[in-house]
Amino acid sequence: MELFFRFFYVIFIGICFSWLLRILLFRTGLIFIVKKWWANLEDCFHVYQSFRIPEFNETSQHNHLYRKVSAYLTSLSSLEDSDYTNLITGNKPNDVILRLDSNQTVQDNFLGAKVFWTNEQNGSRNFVLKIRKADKRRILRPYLQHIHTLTADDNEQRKGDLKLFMNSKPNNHSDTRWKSIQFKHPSTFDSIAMETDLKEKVKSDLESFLKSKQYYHRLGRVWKRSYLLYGPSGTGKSSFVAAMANFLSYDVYDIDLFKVSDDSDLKFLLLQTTSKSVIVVEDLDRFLIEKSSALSLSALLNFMDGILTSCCAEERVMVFTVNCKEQVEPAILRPGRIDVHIHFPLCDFSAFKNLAINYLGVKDHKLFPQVEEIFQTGASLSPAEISELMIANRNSPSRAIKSVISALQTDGDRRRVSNIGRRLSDCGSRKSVAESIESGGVLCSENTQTGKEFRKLYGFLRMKSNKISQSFDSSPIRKDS
Ligand SMILES: Nc1ncnc2c1ncn2[C@@H]1O[C@H](COP(=O)(O)OP(=O)(O)OP(=O)(O)O)[C@@H](O)[C@H]1O
Ligand SMILES: [Mg+2]
Repeated sequence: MELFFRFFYVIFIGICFSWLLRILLFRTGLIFIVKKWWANLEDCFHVYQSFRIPEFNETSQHNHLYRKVSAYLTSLSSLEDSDYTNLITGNKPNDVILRLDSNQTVQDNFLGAKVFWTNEQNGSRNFVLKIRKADKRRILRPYLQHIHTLTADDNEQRKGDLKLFMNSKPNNHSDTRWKSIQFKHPSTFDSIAMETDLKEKVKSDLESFLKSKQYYHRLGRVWKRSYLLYGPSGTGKSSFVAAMANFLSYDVYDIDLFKVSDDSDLKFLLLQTTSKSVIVVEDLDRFLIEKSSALSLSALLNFMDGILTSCCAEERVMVFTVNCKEQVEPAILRPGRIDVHIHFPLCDFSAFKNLAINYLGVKDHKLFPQVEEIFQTGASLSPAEISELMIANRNSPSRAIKSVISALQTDGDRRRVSNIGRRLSDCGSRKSVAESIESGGVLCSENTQTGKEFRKLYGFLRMKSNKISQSFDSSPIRKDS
């Protein structure tokens, strides 16, 4: 009997002990500590080989594999088990993305083999892949292929993941000159009020550019296309650049030339751009006039020609915006350097109607004839000014149109007197679309409605603008060319 009780007593103690052990292991971190020890012990019996994937290659260009690995690691479920992980919002409102923190390691399994990735950040950024030597021959190539396939440069995938890069001032402590943020500009070709013809021509030009790799190479030309967007302030140039990037699903590199220290710095920046990108130089005319950096015109021309080509100008679209085309050195605008010129005029009646559809949802209105009449007198405002009035009065289309009418009557008149020079010296003249897109083609033609008195003034202002360009010609930029 006593033996029987002893037996039950031992079983009871055993159950209690294992229950306590279970609680101890699972409710505390002990189980993880044991697992870690076991893994470390296992590691002692294996030889590993490491592969470093740096963000930039030896010529300071982006290493595409780095970007792919970064995207691949984000998709790993084992990331949740890493000791330290960053949580970042994704493209959709409720998306949360996990990102491996610096100097942390995550494990992955491929074809029955364990591999380890470390996000190494000591001044430069690298991913380090650790594979057992015994598995290396069997899995390394298929594993890298697997990463390539999963992160294929598919347009749809890029769309949600576009980046806007901005250059910073040179800094000895960092080899990255571009700071990036997610590019989420909502602008599309549909949202921009512009003659339909012109819009379609630009779209088909971009589409044919995308398909022309072989064609360009056969001609011995760099596969790039350059656009000049010119017109007064607030006419949609920057919005158009964003629409182009969204249309192409390309990243945007917005170069601030004022932050470029010298010629080699510009080369370095170009080297660090990736293919499938739109490289934008905004307000080039302002830079050429103020020119406060040591950047020479020849460096700028080389940059536009893509002289560093094959490696860093392929599959790029370059866009330059200016308010006043006439203040830009003709060498910059010559065909080949700039392939397509697109004029952004102040609003005319048809652009106004476009804006009314987009901003007010109104296709026709009893006040339209009155608006048309005022436009015919030569009054005009920029699309930015008109769109602001429409946004402010979006609940009442009649009120919005009336406010546009009164702005056209008052502000427009005032501007016509004070700014007429700027507009007529091609810094804002109203033009309509004409010709086709050809190399070096200008996507507009002169509006024949221009009045006699305007022409008189134009002659006067041409004299004035010649004076401006003379003083520009004698600037130091010229010497460098
Ligand atoms: N053609 C247009 N169609 C629709 N909206 C426009 C148009 N032009 C300008 N806008 C609106 O006006 C605002 C300013 O436009 P944007 O910045 O693109 O002008 P910009 O030509 O780049 O001016 P700036 O020369 O001063 O840089 C934007 O919010 C844009 O939505
Ligand atoms: Mg702009």
